[in-house]
Amino acid sequence: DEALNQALQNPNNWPSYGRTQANTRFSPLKQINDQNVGQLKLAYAFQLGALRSNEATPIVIGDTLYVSSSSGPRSVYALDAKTGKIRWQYQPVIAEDVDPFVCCDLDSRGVAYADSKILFGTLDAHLIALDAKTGKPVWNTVVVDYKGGMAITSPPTIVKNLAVIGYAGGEYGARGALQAYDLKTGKQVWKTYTIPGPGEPGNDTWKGDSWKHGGGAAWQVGSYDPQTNTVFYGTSNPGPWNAAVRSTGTSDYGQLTNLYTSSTLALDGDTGKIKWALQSTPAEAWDYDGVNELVLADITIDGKKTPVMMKADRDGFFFVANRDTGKLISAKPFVPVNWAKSYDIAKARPIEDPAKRPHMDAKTTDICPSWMGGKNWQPMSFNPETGLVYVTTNNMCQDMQTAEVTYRRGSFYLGNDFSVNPGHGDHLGQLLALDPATQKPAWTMNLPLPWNGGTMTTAGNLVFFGDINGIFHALDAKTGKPLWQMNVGSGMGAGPMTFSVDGKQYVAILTGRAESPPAFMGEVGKKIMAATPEGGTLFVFTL
Ligand SMILES: O=C(O)c1cc(C(=O)O)c2c(n1)C(=O)C(=O)c1cc(C(=O)O)[nH]c1-2
Ligand SMILES: [Ca+2]
Repeated sequence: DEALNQALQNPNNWPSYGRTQANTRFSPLKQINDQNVGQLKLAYAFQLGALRSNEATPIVIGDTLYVSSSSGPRSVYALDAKTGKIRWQYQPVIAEDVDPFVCCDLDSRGVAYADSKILFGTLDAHLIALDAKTGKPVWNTVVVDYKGGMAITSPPTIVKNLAVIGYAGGEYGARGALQAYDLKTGKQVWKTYTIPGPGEPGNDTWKGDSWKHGGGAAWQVGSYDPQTNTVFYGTSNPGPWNAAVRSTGTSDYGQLTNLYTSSTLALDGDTGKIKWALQSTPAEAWDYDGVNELVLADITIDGKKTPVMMKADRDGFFFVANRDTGKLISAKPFVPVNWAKSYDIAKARPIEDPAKRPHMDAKTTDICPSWMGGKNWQPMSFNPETGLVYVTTNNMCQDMQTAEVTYRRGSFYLGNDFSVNPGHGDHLGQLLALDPATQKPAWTMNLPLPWNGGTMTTAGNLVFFGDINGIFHALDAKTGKPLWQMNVGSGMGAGPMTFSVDGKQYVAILTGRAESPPAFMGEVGKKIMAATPEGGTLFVFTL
């Protein structure tokens, strides 16, 4: 898209969730840097009018900041990026009964910009386009029927003249899909199911009719490589969690791997045709969604510049693959992992520990990581100047026992009793700086709780992130030395961002700690809830 391409060329902008659609969350700005970040002061605060987990990364084009809030009115705002003054506000009419059809809170990870429009999805699974100048709706399209347990929680990916969007539903036995809509009209151009139907290659990786409710929901943000016109999306856990319904229910799952759940998909931007797929967790049985954002970069591996796709997966492995071919380059645990002993790179398959696969006869204990994932949706960043990725990780484990389950439209489809426990070692959360070329940590910072916010990194040799205890941090990107922090009063999950207007650089973050996921995190979840009050504020800092 012309408008988005233009916005991307200006380093002062942050025009997309991950700044660019490569999702590196790297900004070339360096007015704020490792020498002066200690002088960062509040420029303004803006109340989003919605508490709970605000997960959006604001976007900035020119001197306008666009942001969406979670829950309640769940508005979209256009603000003067320098002052926070409202330019327009849009309040979508959302079905009042969405609550039971969303698995993990009333989330919005933000909005997208293209074709002079602001685009976003709603919990009742509409895709809406607003005029970026006025906030007036241009089109409003139903993507899927939310009453099947399908919601939209992430912004679309812009591919030429199309907006590509997936939807949630992995916990409701939805059949995942990606759909592309014309930016001008909102009309559907292509649709690709993440789970092949009868007669399509891969359908035989499902037991009987189980593919119909097989999950594989693409609920997170996608990435786009304009060079090869490829869209990248991760897919969720299969449905139901009880793998025996759709696979063999043992680690000897043979052919029954349940394609393409807990996978990375590379699709042709014009047609939606799947170019290649990599399944992180075959016949997944632990709620290891494979949806985490796919960071695209060209990095030097064994002396060769390589076009890669990087993913810090829920299953605890950090994946590096050639994004042009889908060939797996490396996969190493970035948190304590025991469901698999290691990863076979040539076969692109884990070497599973059969003792850690849940089943019906008895409880399987101390499976690491937990469903929270080595990392969940909270986005990581990659700095091409340090060559490091910055990931907030969870060191948690779980017990699981599977149970009978029948599909009921719009209801949870799990078949698994589980409990979550603290992991082993001296910390539950961590900020990890990892060299993706060698898979070796450069430095780490231990955190008292898991479920901390996403990261952002800059050419000023800085990493920013907000923790679940309500502290917003700036660190030296090379060494991890803490350089600045601010108590913002509520825990954070969202990733920070940065932009520049009239020669002045700003850093922004949304507060609003997690609300409903901690209910499934045992005693640690209670600590997360008790650590800070609910919040919902956009904080913007400058020198
Ligand atoms: O399978 C799915 O469709 C799906 C959707 C979502 C979502 O849309 O937010 C989450 C999850 N799964 C999930 O497993 C999960 O841990 C999770 C955490 C969050 C959150 O926003 O904090 N969402 C989701
Ligand atoms: Ca899920």
